[in-house]
Amino acid sequence: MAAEEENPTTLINGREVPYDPEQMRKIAEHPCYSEKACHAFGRCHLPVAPKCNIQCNYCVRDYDCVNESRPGVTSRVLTPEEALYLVRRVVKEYPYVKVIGIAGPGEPLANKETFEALRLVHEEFPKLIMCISTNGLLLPESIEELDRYGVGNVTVTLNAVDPEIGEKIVSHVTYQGKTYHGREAADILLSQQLKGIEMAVAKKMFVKINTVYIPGINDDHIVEIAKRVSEMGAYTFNVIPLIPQYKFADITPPTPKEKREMQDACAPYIKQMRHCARCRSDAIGKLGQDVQSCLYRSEKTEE
Ligand SMILES: C[S@@+](CC[C@H](N)C(=O)[O-])C[C@H]1O[C@@H](n2cnc3c(N)ncnc32)[C@H](O)[C@@H]1O
Ligand code: SF4
Repeated sequence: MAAEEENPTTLINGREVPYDPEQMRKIAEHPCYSEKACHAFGRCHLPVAPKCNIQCNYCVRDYDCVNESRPGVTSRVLTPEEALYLVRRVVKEYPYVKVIGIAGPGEPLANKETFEALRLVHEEFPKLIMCISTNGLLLPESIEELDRYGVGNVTVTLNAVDPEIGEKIVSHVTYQGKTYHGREAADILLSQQLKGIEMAVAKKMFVKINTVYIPGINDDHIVEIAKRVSEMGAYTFNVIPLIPQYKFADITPPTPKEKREMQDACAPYIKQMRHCARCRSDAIGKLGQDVQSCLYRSEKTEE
């Protein structure tokens, strides 16, 4: 009994792990990782990462749109120093914000500004939960640095675990100075993503998988993705209905019922995130109650 109290454990996705209150906070206070947390706590995205190293056939990035709410959109791109000033304001004015995330508008790991922003914020606010959202291409080579800056929550967009399907979703990948197309591009991306997920789990990071539900392209394959990442130790799975644009502009997106059915089919394998708001890259506040327009409108992201 005494031994049990000295070494408490908890269940994460069916696995018994040592109970660590700091680790648990990364789920309990993160609005994307806990549905309960999304009513009480908020997140602040820092739009410091405009470039991307791949091209997904559904992605359009606009930097100047105040009215549109979808991934890849931001009012402006911030420098790492501006991002730090913004965090100072946010924690003072909106103390329920506990999470700082970098989710674009492009690929966080393809922009050195991401690492500088993470460093500056983590040094000044070591208690804030740090998170990133990535396509995974550079995750293996970035893991050590992310760990150094306290990043404990990593979202990887994984739309296929079969390169034959992957090559229909990504048109090119630029890796180590060379651009690849077709199957070769899909192969490199997938192998890096799987390696990166494995390394993040080994570092005890909480891994969320974003899978864009693209009817006619990967819909028959999504349960297989859920199974695979569950076996690898990912924490939660987020089925994102396609927003039809760019090369996939003519695809009819899944209905809310189809999305629910897909989540139900994946649920036996991995915890489902069912409350995703498909946030902008500059979103601030609680999910669905964003306050970024107040902060960006007042132009006081600089001191
Ligand atoms: C804009 S990305 C930024 C982070 C990173 N580049 C990535 O792809 O993970 C954030 C998320 O939005 C998703 N997304 C982008 N365009 C989308 C679209 N048209 N429909 C659905 N999800 C989309 C991406 O797949 C990704 O999971
Ligand atoms: S990786 Fe992210 S930012 Fe890059 S093209 Fe795909 S969705 Fe857009």
